[in-house]
Amino acid sequence: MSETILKLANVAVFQKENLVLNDISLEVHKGEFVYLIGKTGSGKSSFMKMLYGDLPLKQGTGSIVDFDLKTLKENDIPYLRRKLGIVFQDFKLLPDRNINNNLIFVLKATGWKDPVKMNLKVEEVLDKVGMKTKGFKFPHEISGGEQQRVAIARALLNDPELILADEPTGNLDPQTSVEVMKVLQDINKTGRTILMATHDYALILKYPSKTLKCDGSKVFEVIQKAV
Ligand SMILES: Nc1ncnc2c1ncn2[C@@H]1O[C@H](COP(=O)(O)OP(=O)(O)OP(=O)(O)O)[C@@H](O)[C@H]1O
Repeated sequence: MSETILKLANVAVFQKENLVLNDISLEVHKGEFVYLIGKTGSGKSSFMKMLYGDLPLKQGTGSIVDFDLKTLKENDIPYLRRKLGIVFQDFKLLPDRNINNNLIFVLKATGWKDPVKMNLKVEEVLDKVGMKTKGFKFPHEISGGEQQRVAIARALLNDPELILADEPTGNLDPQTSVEVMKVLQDINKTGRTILMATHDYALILKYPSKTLKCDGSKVFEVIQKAV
């Protein structure tokens, strides 16, 4: 039996008092690559936010990487996020420091102390995304695709059990999107679980995988048809 990384039962997602998604029951297992699709405003980002503790789970039950979303306290959120790697559409790199120092900043913030170990870790994750030689550059000195690869490297720093990527290719051209997608696929092949919200149907066709759809306040699995 494969390990369950995410399990939701009868979950509703609210933005303030507005119901965005309702009656969600699903499981994601270790090693899966799962897409989350749906029209603008259908609730993909709200769903992701609930998973990383940015929106409370008010209705239903849910567990993610061994955290109970229902009983999650404010103080638990940093610990939950250490077990998740979160990647956003807009990279969110700190503009005032180079790539290496962007990553060191995160390591220090999550309790790392030994400079030698930190440097080795930074090198390791940058190598995984093909950016090992560019650590000295500032975010504005690299392309959008490279910035997103660095953001993926940053998400890998604490060896997350689950990577949540919210429209990671949303700001990238089609070719660069494929390059970033290849990085995510490689990371998935090493056994890491990935949940990726996307609008990009071309990518889904190119890299078919389990797909969940947000529609009409529901989330359900869709079967991809061969084209
Ligand atoms: N901070 C907020 N406060 C109140 N309502 C919000 C907030 N953020 C989103 N919503 C509402 O929640 C619903 C779902 O939005 P959400 O951003 O989750 O959709 P999405 O599928 O991620 O869309 P997109 O693809 O455009 O990012 C929308 O009706 C939106 O207006």
